[in-house]
Amino acid sequence: EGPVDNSKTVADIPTSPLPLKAIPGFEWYDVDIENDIDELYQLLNENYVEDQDSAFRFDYSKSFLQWALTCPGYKKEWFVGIRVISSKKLVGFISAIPVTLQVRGKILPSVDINFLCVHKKLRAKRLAPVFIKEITRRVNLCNIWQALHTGGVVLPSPVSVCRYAHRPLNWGKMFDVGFTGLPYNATKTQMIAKYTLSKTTTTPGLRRLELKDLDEALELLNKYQSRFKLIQLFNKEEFKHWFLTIENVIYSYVVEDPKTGKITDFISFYTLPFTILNNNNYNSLNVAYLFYYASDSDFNYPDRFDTEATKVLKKRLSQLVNDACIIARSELHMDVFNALTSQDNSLFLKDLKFGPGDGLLNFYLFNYRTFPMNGGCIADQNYAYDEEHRSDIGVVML
Ligand SMILES: Cc1c(C(=O)c2nccn2C)oc2cccc(OCCCNCc3cccnc3)c12
Repeated sequence: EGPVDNSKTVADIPTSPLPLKAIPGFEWYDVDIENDIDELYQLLNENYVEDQDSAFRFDYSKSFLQWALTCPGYKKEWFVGIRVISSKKLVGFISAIPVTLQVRGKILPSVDINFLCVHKKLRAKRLAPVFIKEITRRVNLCNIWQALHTGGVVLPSPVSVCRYAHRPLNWGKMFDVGFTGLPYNATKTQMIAKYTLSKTTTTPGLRRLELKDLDEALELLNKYQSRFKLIQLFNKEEFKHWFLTIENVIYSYVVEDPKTGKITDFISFYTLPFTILNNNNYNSLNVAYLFYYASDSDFNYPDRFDTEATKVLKKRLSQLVNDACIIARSELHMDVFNALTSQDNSLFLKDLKFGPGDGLLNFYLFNYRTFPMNGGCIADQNYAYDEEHRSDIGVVML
């Protein structure tokens, strides 16, 4: 395990951008997240990732993009665009943000690469490799040599593969927009009844994360995360940025034990709608994605796979995530709650009625060779949830 290429230093890295000779009439352009947010929003809204049937396209909002990109330590030169020289129209983008990863205990200053997007009219001009080379150059110039990326696309040797899972909150709308079908042995009424949730949460002491909770919640998260082999380490500033609630972007909750006043659990989810591309009744699907969570319920057991430890964690996480689904549905009017088979999710996905999706998310670590890690699903059992081994992946990407 370790870096693939450890030979380079900053002095070896070119100080000027690669020439765009492949496409005359275009220039590199550092996207200014403050002033160019409308253009960046429009580029992604019209040209970013769609599902394989081109029925849905991600609709990252402006406030989501500002949250996702301007984290503590972000660098303007890591927001790389390509635009038309004459019209100044933005036609491509890629981003890097600084993260501190820990891979099987080894601390790795890295970046998350995200939002690689080339305008539909410039596809097949081989711009993706040009963007990846350029962002790599700019990151290497800052003496960072590893990167984390996730995506549906298959590249050489993923660290791990996780499966998509979906918990319908508004089954009727998901059926109407064609995201889910009607099983042969059920009626629409039965399906709607199956996914109906109570209006109120059940965990005593569950409330929004507040400024006063930051130290305690961060300590709980870092302790819980230490069980995974691939994690992101958060300092207090980063924790505050990533988890303090921003309406229509990120929502975080803590469980304050009514008796002791201690924070015993933490859970967060982000909201990221899909544009529905070909439906007469709806133009947006409201989606909540499970983000980071933590629970101290199995801290007293030395082995997390101990039967008793597994039982108490399964019970606590099931209640916590079910409460998140209740909030997402009744307070935020989300249509579906998405999760991966990462973290300890395979403990609750089945019981909470998260159906397996037909998407897989590959995790890639660039310039770092590591043994493959459990992704919480069993590849040769059609990626069924792996309740026994769960996953080694503690990092959650947007
Ligand atoms: C995407 C996504 C979807 C869907 O495609 C989807 N849900 C409802 C309707 N649809 C079509 O379902 C998921 C379940 C868990 C995690 C997920 O994504 C995890 C984070 C994904 N990062 C964004 C990304 C970027 C590029 C390629 N793939 C994913 C997803």
